[in-house]
Amino acid sequence: MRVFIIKANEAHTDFDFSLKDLPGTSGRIDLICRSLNAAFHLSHSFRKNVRVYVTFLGPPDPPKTIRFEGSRIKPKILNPDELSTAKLIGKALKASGGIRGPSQEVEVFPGVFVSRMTFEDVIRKNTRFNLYVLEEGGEDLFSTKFPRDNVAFVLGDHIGLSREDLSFLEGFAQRISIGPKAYLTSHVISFVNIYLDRLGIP
Ligand SMILES: C[S@@+](CC[C@H](N)C(=O)[O-])C[C@H]1O[C@@H](n2cnc3c(N)ncnc32)[C@H](O)[C@@H]1O
Repeated sequence: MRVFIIKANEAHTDFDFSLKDLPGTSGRIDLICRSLNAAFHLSHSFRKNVRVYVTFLGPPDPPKTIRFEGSRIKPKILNPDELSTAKLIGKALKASGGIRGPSQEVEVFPGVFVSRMTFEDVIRKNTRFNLYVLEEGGEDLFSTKFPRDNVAFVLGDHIGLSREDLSFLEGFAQRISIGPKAYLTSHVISFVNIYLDRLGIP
């Protein structure tokens, strides 16, 4: 099982954005769509061993977290095309109206769960996994000894993880880097997925 946890600092928390201008109106939900694509899609196949958490922290009603569960998602509802994924996210955010406490999670589509979890809640929920923070300047991924299973990776969006996030994560996770530059979140996920494939880690 591979887990990716993404902190979406400005991503909107209701379906109040335009599908015609996702980058300009949604707080960069386009980036989240590309990241989901990188996490789940293979050529003519779907990664059922992947789980993705995205915590949406933008207006009008933060926080909201969507969990995408590869083992339950019908590949037909999560297409490689960004617009249909953005629509799915929008509908999931809309369906979260009645949810109150962070422990309540509602399955709005098969394998798509919405809750009020904060980024910190998501991290705490995943401490039984081997947690890694993907961050430029971390230890070299190629020198990291990964366990055979249950790895979870934390990533930022276009803004990145704050100093406070990194110090919160310090006690739970090892900071690792895939290379010397700041790469796009979706590219980092693709890189990690392919690297784990090469290592034979499920
Ligand atoms: C576009 S980058 C964030 C850039 C942001 N301006 C910053 O300085 O943090 C998006 C995310 O991809 C991941 N990332 C980018 N470059 C990386 C690298 N060289 N190694 C590991 N993760 C990286 C980090 O999780 C980062 O928060």
